[in-house]
Amino acid sequence: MNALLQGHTASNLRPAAPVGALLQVDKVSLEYCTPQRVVRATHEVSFEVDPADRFVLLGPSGCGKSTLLKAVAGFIAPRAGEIRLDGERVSRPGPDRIVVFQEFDQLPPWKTVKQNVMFPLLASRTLSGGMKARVAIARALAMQPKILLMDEPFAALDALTRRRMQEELLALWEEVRFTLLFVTHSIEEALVVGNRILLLSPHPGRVRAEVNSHQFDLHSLGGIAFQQAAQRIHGLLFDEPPERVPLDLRFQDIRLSC
Ligand SMILES: Nc1ncnc2c1ncn2[C@@H]1O[C@H](COP(=O)(O)OP(=O)(O)OP(=O)(O)O)[C@@H](O)[C@H]1O
Repeated sequence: MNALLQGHTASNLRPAAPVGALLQVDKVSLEYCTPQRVVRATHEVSFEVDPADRFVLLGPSGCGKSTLLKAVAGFIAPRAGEIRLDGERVSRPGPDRIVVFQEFDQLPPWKTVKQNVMFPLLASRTLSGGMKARVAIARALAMQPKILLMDEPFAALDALTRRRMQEELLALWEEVRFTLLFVTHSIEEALVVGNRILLLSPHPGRVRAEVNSHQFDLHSLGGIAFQQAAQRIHGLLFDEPPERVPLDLRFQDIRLSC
């Protein structure tokens, strides 16, 4: 992957000074209008992503993680609230935000329709799931986006390949220090990949808490501190009302909301 990224250094991918929040999501409510009813996917969700953050959206299925990512990408307009990237209101998709989905066989826009039809057939014979993931990440970073958006990118991979891809993503981040917004419903993956984790309540997604998790990485897996953190996050997500959550969570800092 590194060969594909030659020439892209930390300095030319990192947003320019002054350093402040790169992405601001301000009281964002997102809805889908179906013929039967209006589905509220998120309710007044707010968070900020700083340059070079590995910011994770974590929550149970249906809490609106993917919808939030699509809104940041500019595919869905907020019903209420505002999303700003580098101070500019997000109103449409743009090359400053590249999305990597779980399905890596996305259509490369520079290929003809015929080539696009053939591409997955040829690629699936020659590329493993892990290789497809590497290509997708390298292709996304080669566009030099201000923020890389990843929606459960490794969820379909087998456990070993998934671990390997997390490792490679983190190694790449060490080298390039890109800004990452990463969606997962795996607490373990959130702790490994993220330096900050936003916990969302079940449908419709509201901010439950934000934790600073930069002290954990792949080497922490299986350790007592890692397991305790995972249990506490599970409690925050599913078990306890926020006002009953003890504050001695031993995270670097934690912000709770109702
Ligand atoms: N196109 C759509 N039309 C109507 N409702 C939708 C649509 N897409 C998602 N939803 C609903 O919006 C809510 C949030 O969905 P979303 O896919 O964002 O959740 P998620 O947290 O990413 O879930 P998962 O982890 O299962 O992918 C869910 O209730 C879902 O059923």
